[in-house]
Amino acid sequence: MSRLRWLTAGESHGPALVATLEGLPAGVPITTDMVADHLARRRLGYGRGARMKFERDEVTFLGGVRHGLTLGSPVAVMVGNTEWPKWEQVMAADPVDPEILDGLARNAPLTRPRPGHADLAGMQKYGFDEARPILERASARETAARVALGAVARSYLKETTGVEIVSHVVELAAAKAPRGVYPTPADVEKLDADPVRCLDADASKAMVAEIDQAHKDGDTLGGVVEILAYGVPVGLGSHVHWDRKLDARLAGALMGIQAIKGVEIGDGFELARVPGSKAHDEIVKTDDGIRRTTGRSGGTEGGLTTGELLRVRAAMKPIATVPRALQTVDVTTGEAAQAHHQRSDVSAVPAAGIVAEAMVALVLADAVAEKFGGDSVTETRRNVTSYLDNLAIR
Ligand SMILES: Cc1cc2nc3c(=O)[nH]c(=O)nc-3n(C[C@H](O)[C@H](O)[C@H](O)COP(=O)(O)O)c2cc1C
Ligand SMILES: C=C(O[C@@H]1CC(C(=O)O)=C[C@@H](OP(=O)(O)O)[C@H]1O)C(=O)O
Repeated sequence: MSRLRWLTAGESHGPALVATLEGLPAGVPITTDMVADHLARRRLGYGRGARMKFERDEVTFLGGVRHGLTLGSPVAVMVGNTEWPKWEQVMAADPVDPEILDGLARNAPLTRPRPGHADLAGMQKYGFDEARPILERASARETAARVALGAVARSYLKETTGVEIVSHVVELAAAKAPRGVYPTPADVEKLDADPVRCLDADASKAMVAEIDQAHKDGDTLGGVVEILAYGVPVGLGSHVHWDRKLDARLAGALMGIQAIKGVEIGDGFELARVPGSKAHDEIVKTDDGIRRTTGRSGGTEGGLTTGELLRVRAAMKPIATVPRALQTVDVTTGEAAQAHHQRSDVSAVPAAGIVAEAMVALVLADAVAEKFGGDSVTETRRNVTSYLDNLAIR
């Protein structure tokens, strides 16, 4: 069963996000620069809002790392919100003089819950009369903490198994990249340089045009990202129980990202539309050992990895804070009103891809730690090599 545990804490406009990751062995290389690189990738993408331009992510390790290597103890990382000084009074942990708060227009109670956000159901459930206490935690700012932990998980995967993870945007509203073209780890720089993280030049242009049009229309957009994991060994996860199945674990982790509404493993929903003779990956003997002729299953069968390319897709709904504000109810008066809108992304699909990479890295790292154990990276690597060298069927 799971060997890693991870948690995040922190509000969108609080002083910082913090995250812990427990269960990794000693000796995983990790530096603040490595984390900062992935956080910088998460901030990229055409269509993101003003906050991405003026805020920085400040990374500090608070525990579990020394001289660039994990110690085997829980890793604790803090991502500072440089927006904090502007929000210090509004978000103070201790009570603040009401006169100071009254002077802050920003603290006007958010009583017009935004459709598509956790605002209304959260207020009802937690007993708040305004949305701030809900939206602060529901906000996708929290994904910075996941990406920070994902950076640690990726380094662990690379050191122990050689697994590398890439994502790209395959759909943005109506614009689509051709199916069946998969970027590799060698393409990451090119992907990061593209405004929408799509290597197909025509599709990328069409996606940018969609965002420009939505921006003009006061609207927002969603899309689909595809995540590819190269070098995944056969046998991660298990067929024996629902919560050990790797496909289920991937789907849960991806669905847990803000605004993700659908997950496909391999050809996913497409497989429901074709006969069995065209839905599965036939098994053949090659010079390279026993292989699959196609990758329709996305690299898992029966909840186990097959050793082929792991491929998952996640669908993101359009950003919920729509500039052309949606209809709602002011909960103080009960009157019809327009939902709150200050600033917001038009589309954050490329960023969601980076968050999805982090979630896939965490799930795979957990499955590797579970299968191969080890208290040092050297020990884990030895276990991986011994397993692969001794596979009876290959
Ligand atoms: C990277 C990323 C950035 C996001 N940026 C925004 C944003 O600027 N405005 C917004 O309304 N929603 C944004 N969202 C989506 C909301 O946080 C999310 O839809 C909301 O919390 C409701 O959760 P649910 O869609 O999972 O039900 C973003 C999501 C992600 C993954
Ligand atoms: C801060 C981030 O994303 C935020 C996610 C978000 C939301 O509602 O999810 C709303 C926006 O924040 P604000 O309401 O402060 O403008 C985004 O900028 C980030 O990704 O680092």
